[in-house]
This record gives sequence, C-alpha cells and structure tokens, in this order.
Amino acid sequence: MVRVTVNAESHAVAGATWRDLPAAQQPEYPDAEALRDVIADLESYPPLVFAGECDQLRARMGAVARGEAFLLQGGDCAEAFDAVSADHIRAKLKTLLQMSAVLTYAASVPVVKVGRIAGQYSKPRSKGTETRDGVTLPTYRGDSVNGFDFNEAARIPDPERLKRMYHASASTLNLVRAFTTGGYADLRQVHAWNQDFVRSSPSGQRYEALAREIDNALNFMKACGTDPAEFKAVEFYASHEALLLDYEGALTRTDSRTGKLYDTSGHMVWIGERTRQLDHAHIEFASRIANPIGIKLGPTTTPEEALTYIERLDPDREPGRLTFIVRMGADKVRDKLPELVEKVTASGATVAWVTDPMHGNTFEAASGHKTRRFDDVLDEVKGFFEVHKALGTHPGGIHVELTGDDVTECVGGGDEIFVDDLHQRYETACDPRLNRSQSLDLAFLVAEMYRDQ
Ligand SMILES: O=C[C@H](O)[C@H](O)COP(=O)(O)O
Ligand SMILES: C=C(OP(=O)(O)O)C(=O)O
Repeated sequence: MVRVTVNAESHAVAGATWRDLPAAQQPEYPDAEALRDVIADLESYPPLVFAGECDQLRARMGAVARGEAFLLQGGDCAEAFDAVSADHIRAKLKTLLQMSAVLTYAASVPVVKVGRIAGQYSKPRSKGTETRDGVTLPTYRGDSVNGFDFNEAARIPDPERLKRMYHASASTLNLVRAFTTGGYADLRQVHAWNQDFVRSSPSGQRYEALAREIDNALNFMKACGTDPAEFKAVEFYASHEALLLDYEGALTRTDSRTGKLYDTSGHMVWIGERTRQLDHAHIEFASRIANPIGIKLGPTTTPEEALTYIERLDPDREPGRLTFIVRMGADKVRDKLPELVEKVTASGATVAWVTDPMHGNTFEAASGHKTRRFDDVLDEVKGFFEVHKALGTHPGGIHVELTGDDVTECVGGGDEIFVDDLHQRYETACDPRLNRSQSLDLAFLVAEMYRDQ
C-alpha cells in the first residue's frame, strides 16, 4: 500500500484529512520534488468545472435517485492523450446522444447525460507488474501516470503527466461544451442518426418500430407548435474515477459561494472497487467534497458496508449525493444485489442505483485479448432491472465503457464481433469497450426493458 504523497505545505486545501490515510493504487514516483512542483502548478491552475454545475448535477441525480430520471454514464475505459481529437470526441458524444434519445423516449423521463470523459486517464490495476517474454515492468496505470509502450522508460511514473492530464481534460471539456451547446446535439439531427443506424445496420432493423414511434412523437411535437428543432442544446456532464489523490486534491477548491470543498476536476467523481476501503484515503476524500459521488460496488460488498458508505458520504440523506454503481457480474447480480437494495431502502436513504455491466464480465480470450460478451453485458443489465422490479425500486441508470469508433474489443452484438475478429481493431489502452453499434444496440435493448418495467 502506497501512502498518499501530497506535500502538506504546498497543498492549497485546509483540512485535507485524506492526506494522512493510506491510499491504494497510487503511483510510486521516483522524484518526490518533481511531484511537489507539479502539485504546486496544478494548484495554481483554474478549476475545470464550476461548483454550481456540480450542484446542478447533484440535483439531476436526485431525480434519478427518486425514480424521476435515468442516468446514462459512458465513455472510454481509459482516455488517452493521443486520442484528444475532434473526431474521437465527436464520435463518442454522438453515440451517447443517440443512446440518450432512445432512452428518453422509452423511459419517458429525462436522461441525465454524463461522460466518462475529460479526466478518465488513470487506471487501478490488479497487478503491479506486467511480464512479457521474460521481461517484467511496472504495469500501465493510465496516461496520467506512465506510458503504454512496453519499455522501462515509458513505464516509470512521471508527475509531469498530471499536468498533461489537466490540459487534455481542459481541451476535451471545451470541445464537449461546444458540441453540446453549439447545435451539434440538435434532437432532430440525433434522431436522423438513429434512423440511419436502424436503416443501414443489420442489427438496427429490429428497432425499426421504436424508431418510427420516436419519429411520430417528434412530428406530433412539431404539429403542436413545439418545434423539436428548438432542442439544440443538451446538458452534459463530465465524470471520472477519483483515483490519483495528488491530482484530485490539487484541483479541490473552496467554493466562494458556499465555503464548501469541490473537486473541480470534473462534475461527478466515483471511487472504484479497488479503492473503496472504508478506513482509507479515497472514501475520506469523497466525504470531504460536495460533488455528486459514485461508489462502485462489486459482488463482495456487504449491506453493512453499503450502509456505512451512506453514513460517511451522505450524512444529510440528500438524494443525488450518492450513487451506487453496481458491478457484480451477470452470474452474481441476481443473488447479491437484492439484499443490498433491501437494506439500503429499509434504512430510509435515497441513493441512485446504477448498473455497470462491464467490469464484472471481463475474461481473457485465447488470443490474449481482454474481452466481454455483449450477451453477458445485457444479461447483467437484465438482472439489475429484474431485481429492482421485484423490490419496487428504481433501476436508475447504466454506466458503460464505450467508444464511438468501430473497434473490435467486445464480442457479440447485432453486427456480431467474433473472438477471431478481436485483433482487427483492438485499440483500448485497458479494458474492452462497446463499439458504436454495440452501444446503440444496448440502448435500444435497455429501452425495451425499461418499457417492460
Ligand atoms: O477498468 C478497470 C480496471 O482498471 C481494470 O479492469 C483492471 O484491469 P487489470 O485486471 O488488467 O489490471
Ligand atoms: C476501474 C473501473 O471499475 P471498477 O472500479 O468497478 O473495477 C472503471 O470503471 O474504470
């Protein structure tokens, strides 16, 4: 376990209590002074988001928690510095907007749109080292820490990368804001993309009826005098795993309006399955900031742990403050989730329940590629919906790793990817993502599920 390496004197935040606790999954930087300099620089940089936007997202997540809205949270497993390009960002956004249009129609409630974007550069890993052909090197921990290339120099953690993460996040966020408010998100246009998917892809054809219904609804709105062309801008938020506490701490600022601390590196941050130890730094950090917080819950989570997260992170029981992102695996969700939901509901807390159907369903193909079966992903979502239906609670949303590009990383889907196809466009820096067509497939299938609910 590596302790958090923040330099107390240079740290801008008073009461950074997490600094004194052990923190898992932190890089071991060879040069402590270089790290201190970087942190000082980061502390002098402007915030990436405004605290008021975080409040707004907390309110939106409150609607999710109460069953009045649905969360769509998605993006890369690991963003990469060399993928900060207009094409990649636009394709990802386009996919999320298309998914959101389908889900909004089917769920008949607002869809809260949150990207795994503009900060998702750091990865917790199961092993500290990687061995290839007898050579063992530190594992790749995301572009914010070290390089993907398998050589010694690349794999040494370099604190300068924290600054690159900040600048990459800033450029991404800037473009996301431009796309989502500047006309690209026009509902008519998004619907036209969906019609195109339905028309032109073999898997899309099964969704023709739903797409036609959406078309009718848009025409109806227009006939009533509400021109869908007016729906040109969407609210879109950025989220990432708050993994590197040096970075997150340096961007944590006191809000002049309220005097509260906000992590201004993103609107929402989550704590991952590997860093959610109750007596460690990540949970302490999350308890100190006012952003909406997600906690990943794997299959070993006990109801007592879930209740303690609520005590620590949501003492005021504010719907929207805390989201439980459940990632149990398709084979476990039906067994493990009910007790958690029952006990949390019985405690009187109103949290948002969201399914991450990716992280419990990873396996290694014979070719050595890490992959996931689309059917397992879908089955976990189904299990999640079934549990909530049986308990009368709200299946609040989905959290998925996806890209807008036509990669071949997950197997299955309507335009089926086979295990033998994986090598063709396997581009992820860490875990396998749904490609554009698989993502849209998932949205249409979840839309059908939501209607049945
Ligand atoms: O995205 C999640 C984790 O970082 C990832 O699943 C860890 O993968 P690993 O088991 O290959 O380290
Ligand atoms: C690491 C991740 O997930 P988990 O913590 O659930 O394994 C992730 O979502 O990138």
